[in-house]
Amino acid sequence: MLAQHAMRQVSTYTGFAILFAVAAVMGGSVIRVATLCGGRSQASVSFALFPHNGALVTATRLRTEKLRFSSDGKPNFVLVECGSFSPPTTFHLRLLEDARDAMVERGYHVAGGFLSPCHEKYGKKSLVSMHHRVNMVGLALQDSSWLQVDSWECAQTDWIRTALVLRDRFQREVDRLHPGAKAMLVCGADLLESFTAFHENGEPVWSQEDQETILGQCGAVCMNREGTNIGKVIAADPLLTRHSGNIVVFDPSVQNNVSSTLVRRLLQQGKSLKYLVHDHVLDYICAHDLGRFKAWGGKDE
Ligand SMILES: Nc1ncnc2c1ncn2[C@@H]1O[C@H](COP(=O)(O)OP(=O)(O)OP(=O)(O)O)[C@@H](O)[C@H]1O
Ligand SMILES: NC(=O)c1ccc[n+]([C@@H]2O[C@H](COP(=O)(O)O)[C@@H](O)[C@H]2O)c1
Repeated sequence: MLAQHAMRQVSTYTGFAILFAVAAVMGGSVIRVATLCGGRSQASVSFALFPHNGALVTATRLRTEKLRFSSDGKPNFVLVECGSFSPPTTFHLRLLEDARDAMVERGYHVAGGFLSPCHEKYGKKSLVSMHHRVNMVGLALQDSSWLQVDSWECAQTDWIRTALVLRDRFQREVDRLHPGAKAMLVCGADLLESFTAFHENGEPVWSQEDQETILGQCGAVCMNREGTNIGKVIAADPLLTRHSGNIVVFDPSVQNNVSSTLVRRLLQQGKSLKYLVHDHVLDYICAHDLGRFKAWGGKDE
């Protein structure tokens, strides 16, 4: 009885699948469907956890298994998001998905993307140990067909300025893999706005030379963010204006203000983090009890 029922179910589903395929071809929507589902079609790539910070020094080569360069004449780009990722939120991932769509819309090919957690010597109070941040990003990206974590920054002995991360890590590796392709910075408007900011001691947050490297040699793809009028910021700054041709500004596909700060606060309040971070990240946070660390508002060093 059950077997017969199951057979009927299977043939009903098969019938639906055939009908759907025929309708899709007739409507010319097969390509659209394939594009929309492109992010889910690849089997997950396993990520080996780093047991401690010391283990990060072994990770030196750029992982290439998800990179797909195009040879059809479109300019190739590899997107790089530099950040604290303490922890990585779903919005850090959305930022890259939207950035890729913005690039594709403008006729470019995106060969792949990387999230590069910064070194703990960057000094931001909210940074948990590097292996935890690299592990969380790696776990969150296992089911992405095109995004990977890169642990090079964390494998250095000190914090590395973003311009050098782009030039000496990503552009150098990309040159080796596919000459002519470019590494491009992905960021929120607040980060691009900070190009024009100064520390309390009067030092610029970003040197002119670094801004030239990032915008002149690589370029930036930047998401508008509430609280920053990035068009105005670019227009008011001669260096940004000069390189505006290398800055792609786009609107978020969904209004969203999820930040790592919010996630850390909710964790301390004992509230739910579900859907703000990837499920694997949530499991990792719980398994390692990351809320106990001072960096995240707890008591442990
Ligand atoms: N809601 C958002 N809209 C646009 N960009 C964002 C958003 N959240 C993060 N970003 C961008 O993500 C990148 C990585 O930032 P970072 O990890 O330092 O994120 P954060 O969530 O703002 O961290 P924190 O809350 O700890 O300060 C930056 O370029 C930042 O501008
Ligand atoms: N001069 C620089 O290269 C510079 C300055 C500020 C932030 N950053 C980078 O920007 C990213 C985000 O930093 P914040 O979380 O402080 O905005 C980090 O990866 C950090 O290393 C680089």
